[in-house]
Amino acid sequence: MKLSNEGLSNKSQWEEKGYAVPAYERAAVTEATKAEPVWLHLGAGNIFRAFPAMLNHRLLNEGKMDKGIIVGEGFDYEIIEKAYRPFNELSLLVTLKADGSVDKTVVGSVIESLKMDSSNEEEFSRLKDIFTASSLQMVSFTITEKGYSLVNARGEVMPDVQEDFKNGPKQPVSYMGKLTALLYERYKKSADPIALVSMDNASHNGALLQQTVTEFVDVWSKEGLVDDGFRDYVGDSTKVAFPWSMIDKITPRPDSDVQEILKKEGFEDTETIITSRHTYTAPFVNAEEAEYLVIEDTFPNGRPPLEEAGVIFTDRETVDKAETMKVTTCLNPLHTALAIYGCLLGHTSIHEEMKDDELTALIEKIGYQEGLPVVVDPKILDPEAFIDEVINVRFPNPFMPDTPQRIATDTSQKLSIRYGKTIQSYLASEDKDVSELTFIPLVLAGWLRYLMQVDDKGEQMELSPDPLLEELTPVIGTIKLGDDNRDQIADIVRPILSRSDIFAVDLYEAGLADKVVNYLVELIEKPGAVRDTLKRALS
Ligand SMILES: NC(=O)c1ccc[n+]([C@@H]2O[C@H](COP(=O)([O-])OP(=O)(O)OC[C@H]3O[C@@H](n4cnc5c(N)ncnc54)[C@H](O)[C@@H]3O)[C@@H](O)[C@H]2O)c1
Ligand SMILES: O=P(O)(O)OC[C@@H](O)[C@@H](O)[C@H](O)[C@H](O)CO
Repeated sequence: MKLSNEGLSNKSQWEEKGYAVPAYERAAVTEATKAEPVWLHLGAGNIFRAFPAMLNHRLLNEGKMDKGIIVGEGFDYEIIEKAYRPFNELSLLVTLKADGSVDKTVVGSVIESLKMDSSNEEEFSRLKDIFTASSLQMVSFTITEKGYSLVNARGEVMPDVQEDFKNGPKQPVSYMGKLTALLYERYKKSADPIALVSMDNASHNGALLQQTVTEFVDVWSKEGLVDDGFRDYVGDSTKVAFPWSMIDKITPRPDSDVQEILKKEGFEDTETIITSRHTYTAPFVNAEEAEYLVIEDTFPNGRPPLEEAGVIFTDRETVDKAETMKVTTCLNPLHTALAIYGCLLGHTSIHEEMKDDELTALIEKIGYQEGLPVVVDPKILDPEAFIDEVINVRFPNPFMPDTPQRIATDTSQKLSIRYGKTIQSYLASEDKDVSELTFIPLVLAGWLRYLMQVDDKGEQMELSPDPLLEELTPVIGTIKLGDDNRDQIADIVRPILSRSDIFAVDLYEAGLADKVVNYLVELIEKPGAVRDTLKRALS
């Protein structure tokens, strides 16, 4: 079974092996979409293939849509070259259910893939055509939290952004510069409305995207590099909307066990690819069954009927509460705790970690004891039921090949939303005191311990990529296992713990820094001290 238009022509061969194939005529969908594009997605990573592309696929199967998605990739062009185009943009979604059953679906909704590269005339002018189409209703994004940043780890405007600020929309090189330039094309052509929908795990993702685009527009307007009306167009929510969203579906990197199963069944395109920019991709994607997508319903040019595929459309306030519930309390903080301590304790699987008494106790304390009491109920999803499903069903799913190493990627970018929000809620609360927090400081101390690049056995440990590693590891590297001079350790970590860009608060001002330092001193005592500290803290 080959993943290509030709390979799919023999449908019965796939169906006999239990692979669901598109029920729609893909050539017709391709033609219709190219003529009148409706949905462009930027960020061709794993979650896109497993979730948004699958939603569109379902609606195509049911005859509720007749257009597919075009995907653009502006950061890692290898994904397009190696994981999309050789397979006619088809992908195989392997759904690994908690009861052990597996669904295999050939997803055909992505009908074109493009490199968002302004130096490539052919690719970029095709993107301009799509962006200027009146039919285009939404551009969605899964580009990671750091994708929205215009500054580097030191807070300096990145060189490619600086270049774009100076040169205007003609040949942009930065991600957000390219996006804003494409939006400018739409403004110049027709000023038709559009929705730009961030689907990343970032706090108030829509506002973040809006702020970043607006910064570009402001600079270009001020320098006279764009027409005056562009600023009004982007600032008018009836023209350009930035709906907020909450997205949830655990989508690990393509896994070697899944790869083997597929290979044995005769599926030929199982190669996994690690690009030079560290994206883990493949023609197939493996994900869990559970999925939640909540989107603010502001689409000034209309939108696909995604509610018919299970998406919840609501107001901004409810999205905010749902996102806060998931990203700051019921899932992602637990994930990051498992990532940090899992790496330190030598785990390579999330479901195996869920058999580790200390680690399950740790996430239960963080979730039920520290997070849940201050989280606001979004009503559309019940926080307690949600966290129960995460801890009892989703994380322990033995068929899900998720790893602490994947989740540890970019931890510095995630701590502020995953823990900082809860700390802020305690600081603002009348009936809660921040000194009640014990396990969140333990995770923050664990992160500093992780940055030492030495695991709990005392052996060298490779860290997952993170934009702050280069800056922070030399600082933390001056602390050695066995150091016991608390004052000296406190002096070393002080500049880090006071950074509200990392923790959302200055941990000294919040009154939590001493607790973090105390835990760190315990964690570095000797090999085995990470386990001992967890045992003591949780006893
Ligand atoms: N995988 C999941 O379980 C999951 C679930 C919910 C939400 N998300 C969100 O989706 C994001 C992507 O997850 P994924 O599974 O697709 O990851 P992935 O590693 O498969 O893909 C990452 C994507 O982001 C792009 N990217 C990376 N750095 C970028 C940068 N600096 N600028 C612009 N683009 C950049 C990559 O090119 C790629 O398209 C996550 O960071 C998270 O915010 C993921
Ligand atoms: O995708 P990230 O890097 O923001 O975070 C890693 C995981 O916590 C995340 O991908 C979860 O699997 C996801 O948020 C579940 O919906």
